[in-house]
Amino acid sequence: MVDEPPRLSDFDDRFEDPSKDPLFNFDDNPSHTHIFNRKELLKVGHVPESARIVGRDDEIEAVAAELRPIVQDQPPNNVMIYGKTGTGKSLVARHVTERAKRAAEAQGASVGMVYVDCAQHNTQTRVARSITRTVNSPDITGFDIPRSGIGSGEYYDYLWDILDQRYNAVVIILDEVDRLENDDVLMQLSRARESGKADCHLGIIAISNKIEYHNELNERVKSSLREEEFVFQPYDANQLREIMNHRRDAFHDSVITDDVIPLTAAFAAQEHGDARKAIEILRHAGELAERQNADRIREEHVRDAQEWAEIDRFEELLRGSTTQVKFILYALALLTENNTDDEFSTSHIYDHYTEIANTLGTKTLSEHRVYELLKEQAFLGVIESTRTGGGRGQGSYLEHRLVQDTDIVLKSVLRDSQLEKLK
Ligand SMILES: Nc1ncnc2c1ncn2[C@@H]1O[C@H](COP(=O)(O)OP(=O)(O)OP(=O)(O)O)[C@@H](O)[C@H]1O
Repeated sequence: MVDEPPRLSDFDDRFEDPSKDPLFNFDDNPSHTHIFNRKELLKVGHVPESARIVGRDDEIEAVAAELRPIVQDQPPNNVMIYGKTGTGKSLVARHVTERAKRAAEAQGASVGMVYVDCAQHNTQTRVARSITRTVNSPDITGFDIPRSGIGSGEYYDYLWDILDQRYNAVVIILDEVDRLENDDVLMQLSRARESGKADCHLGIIAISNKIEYHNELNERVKSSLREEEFVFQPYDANQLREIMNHRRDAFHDSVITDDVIPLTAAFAAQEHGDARKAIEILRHAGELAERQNADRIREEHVRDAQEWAEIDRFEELLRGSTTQVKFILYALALLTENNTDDEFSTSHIYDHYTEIANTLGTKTLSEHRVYELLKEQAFLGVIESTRTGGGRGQGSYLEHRLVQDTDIVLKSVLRDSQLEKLK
């Protein structure tokens, strides 16, 4: 039996020894608990060593071939990696760049590596700032680059100077590149050398979930980028199992019961083989076991962790939606739960929606506005709307159905404090 941790009520606010204050107790290493041995292995940003990377040899080889010229002090080719979420795109990009950097440095070259998450840095100024500040070393360059108050043009001026002073080559990974406001960053970086701005070899690895991204690029960017494209396929359940088996040492011996990894792999393979989801479910199952003071992770922890992952993902999809949209989805979820049918007309949903809004005492939108919001949700992939022919003499109309499991939708929208009263 593991001892219960002290409760806050066991202490009063006259601590004799402030280092024992349970609110700020750093005695425990969060990475090493009775369940986890090396929890950091299950962090999504963690780049595992080669031996832990499963089933991506061909992709690693192909991307490496594009960066190989760096080792001979030649310009690398630009690369575009497409693939669904959790297919190892960021992992392979980081892994190969790191190895190319080490190999080139062994030949005496100076190579930089920059990783930019374009979902977070989605404007030209933010990307330029992030790259410039990463490659700068104030002790060497003497530049103190401001965080704000200057525009992208000035950041680029610093960047070209730093590249020429410090590096033979720099590889820039632009993750979720399709989230950038426009193609200006790609334009600047891909033309830096030919336009005489920087002498250093620049390689771009752009990553996207949207296969059609290339077609959306401006023709001038396409012609200067001239990238090699790779598409990463989802993993199958065997590969997902192997990926998790290679990180078993994140846990103490015998913490994982036999069915945990196969079940997690089955959940993560449901939509498409998503390694991110597999690792997140595994980590969360461990956290649940830990919170319950269980000595092992069991099937029920995995099931709860899977549900948590689904609710989280659905919430992510709804991020930025108003509470009114959640009322509408709640109305549709209740209709789905209480009927054998799963498709409903706008007016049917509207009736339920107004009941909910009245119960909560909030303002009610017009039926036309609800119709527009439903169409918006269909565009975002939250629901599916299909046009139905209507009978003789009747016009056609839209019917809507939830894409996601009803239970997940209900639990997710009820996390919004304004809907809590409905529980
Ligand atoms: N082949 C693999 N072997 C071992 N671990 C992997 C493999 N592929 C992915 N992973 C792990 O799965 C998680 C997600 O991978 P990664 O971030 O590279 O996916 P991605 O394709 O870039 O997804 P997204 O588009 O969602 O960013 C990471 O923790 C990564 O280490």
